[in-house]
Amino acid sequence: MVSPGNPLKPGKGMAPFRVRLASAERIADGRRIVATDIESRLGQRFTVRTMALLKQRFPHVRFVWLMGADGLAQLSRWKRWRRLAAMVPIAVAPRPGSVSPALRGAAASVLRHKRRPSRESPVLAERKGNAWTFLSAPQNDISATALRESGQFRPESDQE
Ligand SMILES: Nc1ncnc2c1ncn2[C@@H]1O[C@H](COP(=O)(O)OP(=O)(O)OP(=O)(O)O)[C@@H](O)[C@H]1O
Ligand SMILES: O=C(O)c1ccc[n+]([C@@H]2O[C@H](COP(=O)([O-])O)[C@@H](O)[C@H]2O)c1
Repeated sequence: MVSPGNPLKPGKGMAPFRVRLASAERIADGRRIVATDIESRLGQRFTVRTMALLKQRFPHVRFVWLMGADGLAQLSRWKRWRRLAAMVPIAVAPRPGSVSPALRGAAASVLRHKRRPSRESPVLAERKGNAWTFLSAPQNDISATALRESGQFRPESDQE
């Protein structure tokens, strides 16, 4: 789900929305991963609101919110984040430099009783009373900021 803009990040330096969407569409295989502009079409950018609208629109879909460990480290600054955590299960991918800030952060502490082991991630969406998990997975130090700063990544439609 390509974000129209993270409410906590400055938009400066970001490629235009349609360029980011086109880039995501080229990478997504259209089957396991579908790139979507739905958040932009919903006309707002707060995740709690997006999830509420998605659940309303797709009542039979069992959503899981996926994000990197930097997201969990900052989650307590998100709009109505407790409501969000109660609304949808969350799976967090480890990320270099963010594992400790995430697991020691305010959100992980408040939600500690809802945490499930990584091995339960395949059934996270089916658990009653939404849970979250910190995935056990290989880490990758790639970052969008670093890619932008290196100048190595130029979305194709940006070069036209
Ligand atoms: N290397 C990574 N490992 C794990 N999760 C990642 C990684 N890079 C991005 N993510 C996650 O993917 C989602 C989208 O990230 P985004 O496209 O904003 O990249 P970013 O590198 O976090 O951006 P920026 O450098 O601008 O902060 C977020 O949930 C983020 O936590
Ligand atoms: O709802 C919020 O308050 C909120 C605050 C920070 C980030 N988010 C969302 O988290 C997702 C990942 O953000 P980013 O910048 O790391 O790509 C993206 O969908 C953002 O809209 C949402």
